Amino acid sequence: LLHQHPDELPDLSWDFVIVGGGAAGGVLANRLTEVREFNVLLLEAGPDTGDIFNFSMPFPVSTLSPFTPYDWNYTTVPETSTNNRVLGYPLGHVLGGSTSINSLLYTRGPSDDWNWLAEELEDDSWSWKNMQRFFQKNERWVHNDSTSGRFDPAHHSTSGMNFVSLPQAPESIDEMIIQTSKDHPEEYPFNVDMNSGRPLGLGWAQSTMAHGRRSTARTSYLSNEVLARPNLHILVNVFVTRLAPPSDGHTFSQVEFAYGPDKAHLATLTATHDLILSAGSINTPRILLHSGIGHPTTLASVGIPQVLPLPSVGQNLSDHTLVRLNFLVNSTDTWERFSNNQTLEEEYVKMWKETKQGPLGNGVFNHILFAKLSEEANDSSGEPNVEVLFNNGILPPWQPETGNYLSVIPILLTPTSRGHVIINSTSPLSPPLISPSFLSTEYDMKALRYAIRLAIGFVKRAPWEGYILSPFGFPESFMVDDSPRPASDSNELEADGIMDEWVRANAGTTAHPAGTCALSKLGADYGCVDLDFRVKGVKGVRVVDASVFPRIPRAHTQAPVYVVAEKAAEVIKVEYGYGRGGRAPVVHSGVGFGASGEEL
Ligand SMILES: Cc1cc2nc3c(=O)[nH]c(=O)nc-3n(C[C@H](O)[C@H](O)[C@H](O)COP(=O)(O)OP(=O)(O)OC[C@H]3O[C@@H](n4cnc5c(N)ncnc54)[C@H](O)[C@@H]3O)c2cc1C
Repeated sequence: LLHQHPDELPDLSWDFVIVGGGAAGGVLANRLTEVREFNVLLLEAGPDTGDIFNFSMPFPVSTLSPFTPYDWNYTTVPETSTNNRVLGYPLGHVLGGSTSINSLLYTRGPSDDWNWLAEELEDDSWSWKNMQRFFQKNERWVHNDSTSGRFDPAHHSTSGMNFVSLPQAPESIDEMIIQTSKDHPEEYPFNVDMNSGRPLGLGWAQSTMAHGRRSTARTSYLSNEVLARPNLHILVNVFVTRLAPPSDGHTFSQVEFAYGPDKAHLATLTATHDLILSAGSINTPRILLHSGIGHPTTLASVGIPQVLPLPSVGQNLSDHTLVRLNFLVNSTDTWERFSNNQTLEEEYVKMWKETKQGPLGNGVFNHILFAKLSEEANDSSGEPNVEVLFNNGILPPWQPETGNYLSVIPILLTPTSRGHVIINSTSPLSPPLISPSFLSTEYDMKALRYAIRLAIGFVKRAPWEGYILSPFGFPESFMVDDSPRPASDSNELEADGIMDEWVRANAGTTAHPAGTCALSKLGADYGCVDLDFRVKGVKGVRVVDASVFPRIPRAHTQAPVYVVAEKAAEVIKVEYGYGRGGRAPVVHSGVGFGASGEEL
């Protein structure tokens, strides 16, 4: 049941209070309320936008953030590694969280990442093989044509919660992309299914959408059908400020939140079982720090009484950094044909409303190229270091008023830079200080440089001849010097220097923050939560969201977060006697949409 105001709540005490209704919070709210005996309250800072059409139309991702009411509107602190620029740092501020505003790509990461995690945590339940059942619970694959050669049905589940599908509409650049792979199979091998655990190569993108609509935590785990459960209550537009100080010094049971105009009113609620923080990699540490859980020096410098010294809170911030390489192209068949033509755009909106088809019923990526740094290319472990994405135009509203464009996006997947999130005020309403420290190591710079040259080399191949007219917004010299390699002689160092300067002036975020409240095994010298997702050293609080990854997955992060939350839900249910091996009175169907595929 969805509430807009705290006065509407039937109770002040709940079995579970979940903070944040995004990817992780959505899964937990759903799975825990499958047990009729559990009463669950989900607190979400943003609004519910279930009925606003932009939130179900896949294409207009770039109109949902940054700097909208559905974004936290955070910015980073200026950092020398990115030329002291203040970068926008989008994060969903809406029921569904970042899944409601994201770019839909569905990537599970290489099997090695999960196997590494299992080793690091000394717990085999995290291995690729053992995580498969959670991927199955999450994914609802909808493409039926297994002869298309664009995916391998062996790797997909049709019974999970989030629709996942291949591109819904062709783009004029598709053929050139595929032909480049066909012409150069050694450099860009075609990968029929990049979600097999072996993502290396070029393949058709899989996205959380189907039937011309986005599939988000709001439309799946928190569908209207799920919202009707009597044991699930969701309160939107409330900002959780902190966990109330525990009376015995270490057992947390109350959460404080602000609401109303200017968030001027404060209230508290109780969780008798667990308070679960699923506020995401930036806001979860923000709440913990304001609750006195964090690095003693940070807490002391701000003047927040320490409840628990936990130095890793907010540290180890990891994210994938990217740049956009835009090219002016010799075509009129790019997104600019409608993004710069209001009449045609309106026609496409109408088409989408009536049929859910057309260019607006598709996401913004039809292909992904995953690649390794060349000196490691002989390693056949299937682990990419970099990624390249392709847009058939400059994402609206940033397109110039004239011209047609191609946008190629190199991304660094294995950053060694680590940043942090801290606070600098006793007021929980003050925004946190976000330091992603992008490109602050030599390796990161080298790897992104490699990805840029890989991307430019790709679009200089024969299929693109006559298509690319000129670089738009980056130096012409990048076009000459396009052989991906690590720096070795002085000529290259000069070219590298020019590229690095441009990169530092242009790099931004993929909005994949992770790692700020990491899982770690017993006795580890880092980390915040134990393998049951409990904050180490206190009782009553768990963390389940993107912050728990000790190392950022080589993937767009929504699928990894969904499955981690599926795993956490199971851990919690089992602990309270339900699910695997315990009682099994699971009363509500997990599925939140009808057979027609209609959501909301
Ligand atoms: C613009 C953008 C594009 C992206 N593109 C992709 C993509 O294409 N593919 C992909 O796999 N991933 C993508 N991601 C990342 C992916 O969506 C996230 O990794 C994932 O949603 C993280 O899940 P989470 O549960 O940790 O946090 P979120 O989904 O962000 O959920 C956190 C929730 O907590 C709420 N909250 C936070 N603080 C408070 C508070 N104090 N009180 C109450 N509520 C609070 C927030 O409003 C939010 O609803 C993208 C993200 C963004 C922002």
